[in-house]
Amino acid sequence: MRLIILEDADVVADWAARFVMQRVTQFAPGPQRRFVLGLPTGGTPLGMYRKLIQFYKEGKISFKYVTTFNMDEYVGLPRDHPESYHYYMWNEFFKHVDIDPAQAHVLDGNAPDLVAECARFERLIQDAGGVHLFIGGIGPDGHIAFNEPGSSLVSRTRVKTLAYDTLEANKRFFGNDISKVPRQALTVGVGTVMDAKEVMILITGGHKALALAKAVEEGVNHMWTVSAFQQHAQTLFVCDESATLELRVKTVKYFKALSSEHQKMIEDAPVAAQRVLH
Ligand SMILES: N[C@@H]1[C@@H](O)[C@H](O)[C@@H](COP(=O)(O)O)O[C@@H]1O
Repeated sequence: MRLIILEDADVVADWAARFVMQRVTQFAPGPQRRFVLGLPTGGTPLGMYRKLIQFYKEGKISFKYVTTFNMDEYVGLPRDHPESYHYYMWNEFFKHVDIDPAQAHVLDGNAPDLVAECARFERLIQDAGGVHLFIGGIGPDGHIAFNEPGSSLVSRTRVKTLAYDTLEANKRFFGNDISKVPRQALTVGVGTVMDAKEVMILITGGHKALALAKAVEEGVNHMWTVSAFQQHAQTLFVCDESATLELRVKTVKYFKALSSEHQKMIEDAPVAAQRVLH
């Protein structure tokens, strides 16, 4: 595991976007060789999407041969509801870049058969050859995607009933009215994300500090589902200073001492890419 500690949320956004750009461009995707990217929603990755759009406009990256799979979607929200993840992805990212909309997969929370929809999504990921880089965010209770505390750490894409903490955390998007937050969601499983070749989890803000400490310093525990990534061969946690507040000083010092190595991962792309992908 790598823990990359950066100054603030803006630097996290910039670092994450540069990392995605390096991975995609070094892979050199083409019609017969698509790069497969897993994507999150939420407030945390917004800055990364903005940077990626900027890099696209500057001609530094293309998404033409990139296939994407989103982590999750609410059940029962119309696709064009401003809080649906379809709406978010289209408005915050897809419509600004050259991605083929047919290759940008988001779970359908309005499918007549939700179980079949989840199975279809897993099959699509398999047919695409698996995910090269899965980017994730977490909730303050340490959930990844919508894998709430107590979720199986080998779970696959499925329907989940949301925890009260998640409804609380997300009500800000629904006029602060908890009764408006959908009670269920479709989500990739922890196992689905674990199957990706590489995982990058973005964590910013003091309200995520306990979750980061549980993820990094304590054992693998299904009550903090993000802790499962201790057992992934290529995980990066990218966080800001505020998110480190519950970590031991020793942990922070150790990873900060590696910061020049971490910087090379976005500057010295050919070497970094070879190390991780081969
Ligand atoms: N299902 C999503 C998660 O995938 C996301 O990581 C989390 C954090 O969101 P934010 O980045 O807004 O804190 O929110 C929701 O619960």
